[in-house]
Amino acid sequence: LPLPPGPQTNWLGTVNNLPKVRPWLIYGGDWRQKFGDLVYIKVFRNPILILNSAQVVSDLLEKRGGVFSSRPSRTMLELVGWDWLVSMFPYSSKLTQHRHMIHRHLPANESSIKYHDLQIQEARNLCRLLSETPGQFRTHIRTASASIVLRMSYGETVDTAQYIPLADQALSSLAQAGIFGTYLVDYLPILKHAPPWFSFKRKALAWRPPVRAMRDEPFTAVKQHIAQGHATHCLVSEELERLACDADRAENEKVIANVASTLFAAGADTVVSAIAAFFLVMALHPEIQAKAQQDLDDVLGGLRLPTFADRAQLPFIEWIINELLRWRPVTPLGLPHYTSEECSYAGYRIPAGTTIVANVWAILHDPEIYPDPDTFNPWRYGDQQGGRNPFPDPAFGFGRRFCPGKHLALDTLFIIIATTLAVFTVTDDGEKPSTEFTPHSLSHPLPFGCTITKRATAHDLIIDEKM
Ligand code: HEM
Repeated sequence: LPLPPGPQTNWLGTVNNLPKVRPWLIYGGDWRQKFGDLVYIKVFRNPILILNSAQVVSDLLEKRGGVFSSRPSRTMLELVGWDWLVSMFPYSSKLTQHRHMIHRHLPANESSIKYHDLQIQEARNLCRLLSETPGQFRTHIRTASASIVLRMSYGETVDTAQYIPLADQALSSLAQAGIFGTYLVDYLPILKHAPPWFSFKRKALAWRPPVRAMRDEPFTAVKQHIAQGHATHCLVSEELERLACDADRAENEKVIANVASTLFAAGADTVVSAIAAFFLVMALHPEIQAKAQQDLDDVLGGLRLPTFADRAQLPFIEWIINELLRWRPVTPLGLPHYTSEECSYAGYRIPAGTTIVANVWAILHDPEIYPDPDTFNPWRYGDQQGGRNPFPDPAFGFGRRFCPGKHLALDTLFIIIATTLAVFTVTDDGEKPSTEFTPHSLSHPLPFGCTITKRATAHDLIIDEKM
């Protein structure tokens, strides 16, 4: 069988004019028109298959999960020490073991009620910070989403103000070394045995300490607190208790440390992007904000702050969240999958060892499914006839690698957005901010300013209200 169609490869084994900036637009635009929903390319001889429609993604990543659920190996990231990151694991029993642990704390199909109090506290704390220093809203958003995942994993052991800079330092190496193609060693893994004075090796060694510390320091701190008898309940303490008389204790402790730190790496910055997008959209669309605030006032009477019990009566807030995730997906190309064996589809051969890139952006901007896709329109979810405007699930990935943090993320977004809009109004700074997002694999709104003013109905009493 032939390989799927795609642009020509040059003598380096790479396609000519490989789009570097926001490639999802070219993949889902020009290339989709020319080659269709399956586009096969090579980058330094590495086969990559781009999937441009919901149908092929469902046929391959969902229905053939046994073949399409691995991850490409990233030698540079391994050298830097990111081998503990669960989202990088190939499909294996090790992955299953880690995902089982994650699902014990984050059930796959429902919201985790046990974190609701924590999420409410952090949403209210965010409002307190916003009322003190509204200009620093981006820092405050980061503190709120980081605190939720950190407290979930490590209880009250970790000082967010200390941990965030350490994690930022570590995660910057993930962003830099994570771009496939930056380091030759990704194409020629044999180079990992090169002597330490090679420039990529020196870089990897320099990056290593914060990457290790990000995983090990908070985990060790919880263990010490347990030994001293003053640990607070959290994922790590609960899992350590389960291990009490386990023969493979050392190995299993590693699994706990890996899971806890992966939840921070995967669950903080992603939520930051969606919350920053929320502030941007409020500054751009006063009519959407006014409708959401009217709904909140109808339910809360301007007398109290929202809780999760109010959620069923606030469908418009849910629609805003859906639209945030669809309009500017946090990861426009998801995370790459990888085929573990050869297979065929639609008359084409897909070789074993092909990196699979699902074009989440194209799927969520398909005008057949989401009419007028570039317009931010929460009302679209009120019209779901003929299969149009479904919940934008592709924003959370596919098949056996589907994001296990989906419900935690949706809960955090709900309570932060509802609480913020009950207390504040967001307006532009006199000039409409840009709707452009960064061109990275984890995309954020470009820096923008906005004015955050306390609403007349929200006096200090309300913000300081205890739960
Ligand atoms: C708006 C917020 C979020 C978005 C848009 C998002 C999106 C994604 C996407 C696209 C993937 C890759 C799925 C695939 O390979 O097909 C993923 C994986 C993952 N996410 Fe999320 N995520 C979010 C929040 C979270 C949160 C809050 C957590 C946990 C605290 C989390 C934990 C994970 C983990 C552990 C993986 C790796 C799964 C694996 O490789 O098997 N995510 N997420």
